[in-house]
Amino acid sequence: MESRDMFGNVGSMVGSAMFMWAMFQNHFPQRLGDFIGRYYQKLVNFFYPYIEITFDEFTGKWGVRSEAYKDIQTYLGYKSTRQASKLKGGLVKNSRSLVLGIDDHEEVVDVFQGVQVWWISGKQNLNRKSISIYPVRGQSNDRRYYTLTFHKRHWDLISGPYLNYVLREGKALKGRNRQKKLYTNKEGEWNWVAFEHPATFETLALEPEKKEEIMEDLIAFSKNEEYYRRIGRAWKRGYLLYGPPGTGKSTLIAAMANLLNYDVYDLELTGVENNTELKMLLMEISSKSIIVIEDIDCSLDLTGQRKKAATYEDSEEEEDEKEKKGGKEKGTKTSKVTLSGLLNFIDGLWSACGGERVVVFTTNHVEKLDQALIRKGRMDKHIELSYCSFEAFKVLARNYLNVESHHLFPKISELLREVDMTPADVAEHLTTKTLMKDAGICLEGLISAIQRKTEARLKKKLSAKGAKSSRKNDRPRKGLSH
Ligand SMILES: Nc1ncnc2c1ncn2[C@@H]1O[C@H](COP(=O)(O)OP(=O)(O)OP(=O)(O)O)[C@@H](O)[C@H]1O
Ligand SMILES: [Mg+2]
Repeated sequence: MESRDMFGNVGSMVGSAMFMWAMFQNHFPQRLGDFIGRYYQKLVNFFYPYIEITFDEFTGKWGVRSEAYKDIQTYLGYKSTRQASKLKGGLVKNSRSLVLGIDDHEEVVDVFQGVQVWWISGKQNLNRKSISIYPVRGQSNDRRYYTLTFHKRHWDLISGPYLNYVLREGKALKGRNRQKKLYTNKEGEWNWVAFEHPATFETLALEPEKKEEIMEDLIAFSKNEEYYRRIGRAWKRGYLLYGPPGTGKSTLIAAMANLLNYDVYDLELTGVENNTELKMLLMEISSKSIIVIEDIDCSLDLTGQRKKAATYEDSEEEEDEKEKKGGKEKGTKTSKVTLSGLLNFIDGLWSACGGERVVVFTTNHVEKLDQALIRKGRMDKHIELSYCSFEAFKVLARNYLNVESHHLFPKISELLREVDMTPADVAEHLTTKTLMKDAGICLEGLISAIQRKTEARLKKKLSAKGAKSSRKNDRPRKGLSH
């Protein structure tokens, strides 16, 4: 093994000598100072033939947490288990492994293709007293960094293949160990909780072909970094999920996150002050994530005049939905985020930082959305989630009642064709009755619920028709009013 100590001592002697030179430098003519400076560097390079690369935790003047730093941290945490004397531990939930990181000023030695390198975790107190005009978020007064040291003759190997290997391994380890997180934005920052939604594609009530198609699309996306690079597109994919309330849009997002093992960033647009804040939030989103904007039609006044026009023509169903949602559409529009800001967020230049991201919009009213927002290429896949089909019902029956077939199934199949019942409604009936433990009673309960719904609907239609015709009769006829 190589040792850097000898070089370190010689280096520091040379350093002290040159410090003296530096002290006197001001008293020498400029050209002599330059001359000495050049030879000083040569002397240091001769006695200290090592290169040091520093990776800071935060980068840029806005202090965005560096992806590279995070990957190195994970990699070193794994490597250091047997080396560093002080380790920082943290237990990842639902994972059997303890995740370790090296403590400040600890050194880890790594060997790559027979070449030795040294990593040191550093911390420097910045003693920041001044107030910055740029918001430095999530940072303490300490500057944390990792320094990689290696012999300069290995520059090509270490700066290329080795560093790529470290970042790749760090990412992979993170994927294996990590607990998925559910982020939400508040006052310009992301806060998170552990993501524990149990929905999977198996439990999702959806036609099997549709399910298959979505899963294939997601898996192809997650495995095709190279393809995206080749065609010159940012590695991201947009999904628009639309359909009535209770048809499984949010559930599908949870199933997507569980399938891909991605974090979920639930972006509340109304809580974002302006386009700049939106950009800042975007910059902090890590790769392997699903960015979700729920109810995009209600989030902001992104739909302009079209939205206002639509409110006069709300159908009977839409009125019902609004009631059900309990005023989901109220209390919005305090944000100054614009449509162009949002489009930039989805596929502007900034959106390419990080990569491996899925953007999902959900809406109950796809027809109200601005076409620019959902055009193909921006939202690559438009998926309709609709009322419960018989195929979807069978998944729910299996989930909730553990039955694959039943003599009441044909009856339910027939009824579901006649009435619009959301999977949420169906699930509700199966849930409450499950306590009785008898599938037959549950299914009969569901049948009578569907029948009640059909009758209520019929009654409502009839009374609406009656009211309309009586209004017509009451209205004074043209030409007969005098
Ligand atoms: N397709 C489905 N598969 C399985 N469960 C479903 C499905 N649709 C709805 N559910 C059940 O109904 C509940 C509500 O569904 P979910 O929140 O996903 O609907 P949504 O389409 O997002 O509704 P909204 O438009 O109101 O946000 C879920 O908790 C889930 O139990
Ligand atoms: Mg939802």
